[in-house]
Amino acid sequence: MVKETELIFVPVPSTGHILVHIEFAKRLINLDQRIHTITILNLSSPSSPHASVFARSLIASQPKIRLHDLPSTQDPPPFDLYQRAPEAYIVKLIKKTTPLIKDAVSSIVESRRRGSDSVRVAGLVLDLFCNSLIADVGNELNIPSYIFLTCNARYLGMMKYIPDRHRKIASEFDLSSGDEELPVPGFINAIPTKFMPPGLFNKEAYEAYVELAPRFADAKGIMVNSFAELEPHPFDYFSHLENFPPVYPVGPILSLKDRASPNEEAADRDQIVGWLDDQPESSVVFLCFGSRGSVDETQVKEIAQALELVGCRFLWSIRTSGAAGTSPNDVLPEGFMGQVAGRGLVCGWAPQVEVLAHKAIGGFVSHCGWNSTLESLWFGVPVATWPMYAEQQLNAFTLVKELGLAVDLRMDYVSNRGGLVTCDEIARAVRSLMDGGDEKRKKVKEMADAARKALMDEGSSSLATARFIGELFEDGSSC
Ligand SMILES: O=c1ccn([C@@H]2O[C@H](COP(=O)(O)OP(=O)(O)O[C@H]3O[C@H](CO)[C@@H](O)[C@H](O)[C@H]3O)[C@@H](O)[C@H]2O)c(=O)[nH]1
Repeated sequence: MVKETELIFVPVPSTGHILVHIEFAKRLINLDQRIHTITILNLSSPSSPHASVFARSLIASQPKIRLHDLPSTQDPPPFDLYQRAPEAYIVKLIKKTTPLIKDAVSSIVESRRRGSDSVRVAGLVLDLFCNSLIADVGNELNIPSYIFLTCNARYLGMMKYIPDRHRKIASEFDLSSGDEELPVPGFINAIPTKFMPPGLFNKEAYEAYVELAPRFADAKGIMVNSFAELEPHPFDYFSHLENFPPVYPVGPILSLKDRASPNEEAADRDQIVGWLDDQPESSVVFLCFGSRGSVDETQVKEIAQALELVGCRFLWSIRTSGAAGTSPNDVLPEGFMGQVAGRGLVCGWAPQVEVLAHKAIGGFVSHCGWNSTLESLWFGVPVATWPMYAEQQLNAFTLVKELGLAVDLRMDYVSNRGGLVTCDEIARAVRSLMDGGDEKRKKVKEMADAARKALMDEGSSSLATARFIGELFEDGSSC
């Protein structure tokens, strides 16, 4: 009789993905003592050198979570593919690493078989980009495979839509029909083509999506890092869908504690928090664009001018696309720091969670990565949306058009091929965020309360997570 289980998680090696997988693992362990161990397979990738630093710091105090380092594949995809089409690079990297993943999973299953009778591997929990492992590892080793989606439920709607569209139009999306509206399931509104992820407009990345999208239907269940109160529409859609796995809204899963900073960009946390302590409540706008969001020097100048023009307090995490080793101060216009002395601070990597939690923060100019979005909602900080890559335009569309929770700064940034966002556009959005946002602020605070309730005992996400755990113990096919 199986009394305890082990789960094996396979996140893609990227900060935004690893952080949230580890937090989900912690949540499962805290919710049910029968989860004996969660092993996280730690893939290495040149595209995300910091991911392991984060992972190690986060599991340091978690004896039930093990990080299992995989060796690098001898034959990685060429790195220029990552720069051209990151989705295609990751899908290829996972394929090349599959034999190593399969060996690691087999050896864990074997060691459980040889060891105590009461612990069995009950499931693989796969990142969305790893879903080829459902067939290549899960089915081959007879282990049920689940997907943990680090994006939202509307993104899952998009993944449902892609195979249907591909049957009719077997080629990448076309920006020249950017205003054509698409009936993507889960969205309340039809969504203009131009807001779809940039990868869908690129032949190589599109092919990766076409491979990934139909495989969601093969999972035994899909856990989504969102919550029913935030996205009732898509969760309702999926709950009525036939021939599709159960979809569990388990979020918001947030990484709020024990986070390290990547060494070479370690910001002076004490200086940032100390400075925020001296600022009035809700007076500071925070600008930060995720783990990959960098801008060039011309764009830095537009942002700087906007901040001078608006005159509000700000904390700005700058990452530039210039030469490595460039410090934030090197790219600022001459005299800028003098102009804004006392009311502005710039840094490299920011302790984002502590910043958003600080009472001095009144607004967030964000790239709309899903983790950043959930963190801002959790702390009740309204956002101005400046999506930069991946599915962030969909998130911006969701926040602004579908949920009315954010101010639009430049929602079609990516489809404008990253064209310059002007000082005036930035200034308008920051003003609207900081001065005119009472209605939005109230709505965001209500959503913050709903997020907390979802995670309480009997809350919607706790109940959905319990249903998933229940399934692990009912299933007879675990190894
Ligand atoms: O200076 C910084 C920058 C980022 N972060 C943290 O890093 C994480 C960034 O995650 P996210 O906001 O999701 O952005 P990305 O790192 O860009 O995440 C990738 O993964 C997400 C989840 O799948 C997607 O929604 C994004 O579009 C995709 O780019 C967050 O927890 C931030 O708090 C910091 O602490 N300090």
